[in-house]
Amino acid sequence: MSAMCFVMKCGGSTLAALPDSFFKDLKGLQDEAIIPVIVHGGGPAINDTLGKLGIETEFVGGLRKTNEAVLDVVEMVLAGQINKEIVRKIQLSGARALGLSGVDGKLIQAEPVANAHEVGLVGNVSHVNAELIQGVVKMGYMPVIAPIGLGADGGQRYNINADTAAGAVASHLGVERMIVVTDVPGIMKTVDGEKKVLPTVTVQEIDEMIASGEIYGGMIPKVRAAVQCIQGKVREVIIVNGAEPEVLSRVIKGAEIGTRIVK
Ligand SMILES: Nc1ncnc2c1ncn2[C@@H]1O[C@H](COP(=O)(O)OP(=O)(O)O)[C@@H](O)[C@H]1O
Ligand SMILES: CC(=O)N[C@@H](CCC(=O)OP(=O)(O)O)C(=O)O
Repeated sequence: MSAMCFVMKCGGSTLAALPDSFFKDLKGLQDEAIIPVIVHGGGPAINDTLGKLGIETEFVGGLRKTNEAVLDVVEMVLAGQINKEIVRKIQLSGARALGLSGVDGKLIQAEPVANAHEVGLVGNVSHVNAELIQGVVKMGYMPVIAPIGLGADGGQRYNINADTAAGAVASHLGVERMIVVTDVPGIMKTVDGEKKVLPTVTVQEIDEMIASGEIYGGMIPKVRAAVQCIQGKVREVIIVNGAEPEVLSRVIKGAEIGTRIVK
């Protein structure tokens, strides 16, 4: 592919707060033929809508317990509301974007997670239609992907954690870099009573921090997805705060921001 691609995961924790300058930054990158392939979450918005509809929701090990009723809401909010909101914001910045869910063109093929008996219709990614993403990029559009997967039979939908989906898209595309945009400035650790952002962490340090409880909650699927994709072609995964000015272009140009997860 002539354009240089990277995968960007954008978390639900930060989406609404992303400043206009974040989208201008995306436009600047597209102008330089550096194309973000965007995978987004939307956990808080899903919670809101489930709450309004009076549907109970619960997380087991960071994954939403998902039945067909919950899945209807997840798909509606992610592939409808959030996906289109991101596409609109990107287009308002003057850039070109195309929204897709993992269902479209069988973009994300999924299989049930190992603990499906506990979490229900939650999937892991078994295949990504990388040619479709490359085709969209060739046409000059930034793909914006909602993490709904389709079973091998093409009928069953699965709810996929957005960090997991982003890591799988990065692996299958063979990009060098994944940038995870969230609401904290990186992976933090308390050193001598002071909270500090770690500039780099290795897989071993991640394992230790999960075991000690220093990495918990929503950070766990991020680091797990990062560890999985850096086993392949992905060279580094960078966790950054979306509120930092021009964060994406600065990371791409090698600035030391956030936390880099390396082999
Ligand atoms: N060591 C850590 N450093 C920074 N944040 C952490 C750490 N461990 C857990 N977290 C939590 O992870 C959260 C980010 O995950 P999450 O809320 O799921 O974001 P997103 O919606 O972007 O996926 C942070 O707001 C923070 O509460
Ligand atoms: C299986 C599972 O938990 N899916 C997530 C998908 C959205 C997501 O991951 O959104 P964030 O990135 O904002 O957390 C969910 O239902 O909330």
